[in-house]
Amino acid sequence: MINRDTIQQAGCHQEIVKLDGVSFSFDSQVIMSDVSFKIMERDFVGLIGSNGAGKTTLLRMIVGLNRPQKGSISLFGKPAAQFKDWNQIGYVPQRNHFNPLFPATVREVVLSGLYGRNKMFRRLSKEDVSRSEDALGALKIQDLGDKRIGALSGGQQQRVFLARALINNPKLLILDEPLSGIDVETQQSFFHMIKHMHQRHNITFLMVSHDMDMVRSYLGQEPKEQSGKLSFYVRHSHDLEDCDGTDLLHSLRKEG
Ligand SMILES: Nc1ncnc2c1ncn2[C@@H]1O[C@H](COP(=O)(O)OP(=O)(O)OP(=O)(O)O)[C@@H](O)[C@H]1O
Repeated sequence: MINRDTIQQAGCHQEIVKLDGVSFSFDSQVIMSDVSFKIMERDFVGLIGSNGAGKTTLLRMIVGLNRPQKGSISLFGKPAAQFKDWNQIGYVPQRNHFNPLFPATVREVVLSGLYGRNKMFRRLSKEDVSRSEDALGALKIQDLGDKRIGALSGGQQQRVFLARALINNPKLLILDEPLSGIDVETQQSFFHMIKHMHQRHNITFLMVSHDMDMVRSYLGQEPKEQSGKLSFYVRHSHDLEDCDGTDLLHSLRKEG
């Protein structure tokens, strides 16, 4: 097992997320207290905890949707409040069933990942279109591009949301229970795909899951850290010498 201090010294492994003494409550309900944790570049972190333990709340804090009442969060070495480069982070929230009448097509949902926080409407460039085709190809859903998102199965919708999160070629992917509610075979191929992205494409992962067998099979039997009801299982991907970046969408597609 590679020592994390050695990883940091290697230079190409920056700190992607740092939680320092984070506490959060909803009204008088304390959800978490004094949580500290670091995610290094190319870690795969499995976040485990019982229902209501605060996993989703923690992810929402990292992507700026909730603010910690105490402590601090930094992203890519910057305090979260000053962090602007949201394209570096792909976030797939917990699965929600789409109304079959929801009017967007799969391609439109994937493209909406490009709009960023402030640019809801803008003209699509040729490059935008080509990135969306790459993202659809990487998730093997090109043939679904013109379908309504609401008409897809749960597993297909999960692929669409992952394609949407990948379109900006993020360094960090945050997935909230991506495997829940989909059939075992699709779960396995989905998990296989994200492991591949971790091992071969330098992506850092933070994933909430209730599937202990899958988590342990990849991340080991014991959590690296525990804080309150939250457990963090961690695996680092790689050999130290390889610090090159890749264009994930292109290379995933090429590998087919
Ligand atoms: N907007 C909100 N207002 C008040 N309480 C909330 C809100 N969102 C979540 N909570 C409460 O915070 C606690 C943690 O919720 P959270 O969704 O983070 O848990 P979780 O670990 O993701 O659970 P699960 O495994 O069930 O998805 C729960 O008790 C929940 O009821």
